[in-house]
Amino acid sequence: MSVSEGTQQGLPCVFLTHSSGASALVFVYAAHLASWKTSDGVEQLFVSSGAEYGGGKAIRGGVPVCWPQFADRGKYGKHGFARNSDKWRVVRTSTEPYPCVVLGLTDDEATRDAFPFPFELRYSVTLDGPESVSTSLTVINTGDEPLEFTTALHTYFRVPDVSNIQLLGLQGVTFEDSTKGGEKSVQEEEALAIVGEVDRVYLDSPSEAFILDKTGDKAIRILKMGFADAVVWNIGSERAGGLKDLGAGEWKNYVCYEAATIGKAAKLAPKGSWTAGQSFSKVPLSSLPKPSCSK
Ligand SMILES: O=P(O)(O)OC[C@H]1O[C@@H](O)[C@H](O)[C@@H](O)[C@@H]1O
Repeated sequence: MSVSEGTQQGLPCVFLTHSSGASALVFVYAAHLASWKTSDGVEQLFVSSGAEYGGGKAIRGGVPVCWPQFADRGKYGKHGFARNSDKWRVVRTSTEPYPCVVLGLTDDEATRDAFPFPFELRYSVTLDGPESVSTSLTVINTGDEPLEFTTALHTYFRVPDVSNIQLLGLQGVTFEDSTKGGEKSVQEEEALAIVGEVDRVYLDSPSEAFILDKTGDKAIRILKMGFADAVVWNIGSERAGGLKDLGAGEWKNYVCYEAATIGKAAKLAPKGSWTAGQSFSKVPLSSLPKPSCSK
């Protein structure tokens, strides 16, 4: 097990290496998990070939930390400032029992201009198995007034071709369809296929979901803990050209499944704290919940 600090794309970063050979790369900038390779050396996260690094830009791919606001649902800027802040710092690292880094962000004059509340954020990334990684976000209200926020861990999962994937675990869940002005529907399908632009906020969604690639022999199991909601997003071919930092044709190579708290903002009393996390693991198709989901 090892944890080391270095530089990638001109930015300070932390490398986590598991004894199995699994690895992860976390930029200190934006506390951005940008690579997670399982022990077979296969990259599980998508990062755009056109991604921009640093300079106040959000990195297109990996796991942006959206805080204190999801999307443009509020007055604090799209997806908040945590995802493109250069003020994050390494709080601690450890190697036992697993490689882990904890990053921190504290309010300052610039954040208080954008969001007038004192706070402390802690974000940890732990490489806790040959085929698993876990992240956790803690928000502490260090001020004397109540603090409210919405948030998402905006994971871009790498997929060979998004038209071959199915998302399991959202059947019967009410979603707001952002492609239809937030119109509410209930998902009827057991398995969601990604056809065209998909941009949905699932409210009070179950903690477990799976991304199944019909051509693969394993699925990704996503477990969210403490996040009430989930977002599913792929830009689709028609609008992909509008994302300047997305490489040509690369809309096919990702699906975002985001653990989120959006429908009801989290509310922190003075000095209160809030923690939520997510865990990803590769699992055999035989462990999927429904027979129709097996290969
Ligand atoms: O281009 P951005 O700011 O990174 O946002 C990407 C997408 O993020 C998703 O979380 C939203 O649901 C989408 O509506 C949005 O387009």
